Amino acid sequence: MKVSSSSGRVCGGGGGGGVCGNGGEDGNDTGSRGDSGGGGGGAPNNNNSSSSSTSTCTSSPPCSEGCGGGGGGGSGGSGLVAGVLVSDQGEVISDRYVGVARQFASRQASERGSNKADQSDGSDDETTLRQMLVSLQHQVTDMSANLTTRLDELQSRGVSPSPAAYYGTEHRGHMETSVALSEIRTQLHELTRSLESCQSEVTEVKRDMVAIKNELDTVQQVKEEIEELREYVDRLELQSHRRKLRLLEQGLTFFLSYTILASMLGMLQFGYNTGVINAPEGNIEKFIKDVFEDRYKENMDHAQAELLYSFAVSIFAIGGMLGGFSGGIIANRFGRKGGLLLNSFVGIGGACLMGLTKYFNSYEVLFIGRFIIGVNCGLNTSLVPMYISEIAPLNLRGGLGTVNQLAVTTGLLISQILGIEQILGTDEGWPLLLGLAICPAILQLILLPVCPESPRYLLITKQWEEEARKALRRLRATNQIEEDIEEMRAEERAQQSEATISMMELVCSPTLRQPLIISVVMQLSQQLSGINAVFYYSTSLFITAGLAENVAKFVTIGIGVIMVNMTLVTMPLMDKTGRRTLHLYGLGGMFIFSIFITISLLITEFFGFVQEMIDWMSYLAVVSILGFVVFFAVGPGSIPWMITAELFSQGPRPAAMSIAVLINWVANFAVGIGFQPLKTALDNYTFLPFSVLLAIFWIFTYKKVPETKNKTFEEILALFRQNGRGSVLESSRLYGTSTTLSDGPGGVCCMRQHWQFPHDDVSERNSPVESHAQ
Ligand SMILES: OC[C@H]1O[C@](O)(CO)[C@@H](O)[C@@H]1O
Repeated sequence: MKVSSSSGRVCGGGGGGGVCGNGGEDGNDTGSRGDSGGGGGGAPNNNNSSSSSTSTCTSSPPCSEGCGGGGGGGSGGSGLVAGVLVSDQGEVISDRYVGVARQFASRQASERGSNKADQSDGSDDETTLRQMLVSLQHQVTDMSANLTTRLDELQSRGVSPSPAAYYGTEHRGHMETSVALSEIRTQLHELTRSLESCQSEVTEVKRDMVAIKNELDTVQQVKEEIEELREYVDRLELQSHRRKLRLLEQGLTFFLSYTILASMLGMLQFGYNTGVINAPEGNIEKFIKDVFEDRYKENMDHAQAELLYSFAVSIFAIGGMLGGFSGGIIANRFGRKGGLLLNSFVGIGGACLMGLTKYFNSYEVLFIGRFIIGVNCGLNTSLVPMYISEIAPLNLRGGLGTVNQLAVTTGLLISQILGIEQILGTDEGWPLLLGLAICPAILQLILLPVCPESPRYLLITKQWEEEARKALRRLRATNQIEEDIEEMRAEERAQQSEATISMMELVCSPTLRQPLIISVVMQLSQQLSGINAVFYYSTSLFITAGLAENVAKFVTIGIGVIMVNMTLVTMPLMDKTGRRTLHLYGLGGMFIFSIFITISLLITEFFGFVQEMIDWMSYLAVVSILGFVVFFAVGPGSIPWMITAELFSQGPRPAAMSIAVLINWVANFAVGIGFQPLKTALDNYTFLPFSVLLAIFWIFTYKKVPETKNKTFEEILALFRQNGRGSVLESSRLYGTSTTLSDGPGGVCCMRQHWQFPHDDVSERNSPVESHAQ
């Protein structure tokens, strides 16, 4: 763009005499040919002196010698021309015109240079330019007219010269005048050309100005649009803030409680079958031996019977792995509630077989029964946490998620209590003890049909909006379910993928890798914390630490009671303190008490000869194990079950649950079969590997696990999206900030990342902003 602004002017200007007739007082100071210019400035420009802008004329007349500097200033206005007119001296006139023309040429040349140097963005005043041009034109016209008149005069004078004059001074003067005049004509011609060039410059500048104006208009328009967009986003943020506040105000309804109760029976089943086999170990081994001897008419040694018993214990975990792994597929195909209903039949089948073991007089039936109930429990551990987290209101999701572990510990406790010799831990009682697993399954089969299917499954996976609404209305006991529907839609939008994701896709997805790793490590932190080592072997640990066998058994039950109560205590904390914080407390506490367990074992070993020491150490052992279990209940017991369901949106959730639950079962199995050899190998240092693992899990949780408390699934998803770009996960990890509500990097930018905003009414749907965004 050639628009330039400079302090120079074509017309006038300090120090510049001028073509434009910068009327200097010194009208006579015209300079002479060849050295015109120089001299006084400061002549007022009668025409355009106020303008400070100009354009650079590109084709000015060539500058002859002496062009430069400001001319001596002429008379004001057309004073220059007037100056010519008032003079009778041809020479003076011609000199003046030549000088003026040269001055102009020189000014143009110098201004061209200075303009180039002074170029800056245009605040050029178009009007001023136009005025300058008009003024120039007038002056040139005037000059031309005057010159023509003057020429005519001169010529008419020279047409009939007297002979004497012809050969005399007059003839010489006449000649000089003619030369001067023709020179003036040439200069005038050049002046005209320069004017034309200026004119074309002005036209160009005008064009540029129009272009600039257009651009400015566009910029203004974009600015307005951005402003609108910002207002729109602010409005949406406010809306979503309000919506979230409403979501956070939801309470526990009767139907929600009922559904939670019906589904938690699945986790109770898991806990019950985990613990039920421990107490009647001796009775079951005796049965195996008897059957063997009955069948093969030969003795079975104790080691063999022990091996078959261990098989009955561990085949449960193998069934669990299978069930847990297939949970995702079942959840997608039959729904959460549908899957649980079908699973009830599996549970009934497994429980029947276990209960009828003695009737069939076959330990194989026990193995099959244990395997089938294992599959049932595996499916439960996948389906129940998923179902609960999907139906729970946002503000209760943590507390209700804790119900999973509450049910597990309750099931464990029931099995421990029923397993004592005084109740069912006998040769006759044990098949009933195992067969009682039918109760949760039947109860579930009765209670579940009335429960609604997960609205998320109906809306996002199945796209059955009406059914989803119906389910939500029942769960929330209100018709005001738009917030929930909108929140689910947001989850669906944020997930931006197929409704369902296969396990392979999940493992290969870079975005989902991080939540998957977190889920898996969280599950490992639950099982490799050593909780089952304590559970399975607490009685023998207490005996080793010096407690009497009878006391040891009851202390073990006491631990179960404490566990249930502690889990209950942590329920309200989940949505207040947050999952991450509680998990850190839990792991930290377990780490400390695992060290104390080792210390108590070591002291018993080395100072066992001092009775007082033994008393103290048994006390320390009980307290340490108690502390260990209490801290397990604070976090690692319940959080891994809920966090996997929280870290994933609807599409990948089932596949993620499958993988995480499989890992949980594998680790559970590994500790179950590995603890005894570990005990043999490490003796008093058996808990040391768990201490090391607990420290590693603590560091991992501190560094990698985000806070999910009070976050919608969409917000949690956004944490992992943003993670590559900044510190959103960091801030969420540390402070549990909510991305949508915060003004921080996560909040606004995640919201703005997806332009497909939820709409509350039609007017917003038709918002210009949206059409712009699209
Ligand atoms: O309460 C302890 C029990 O909890 C679980 O970790 C499941 O959450 C079981 O593996 C364990 O036996």
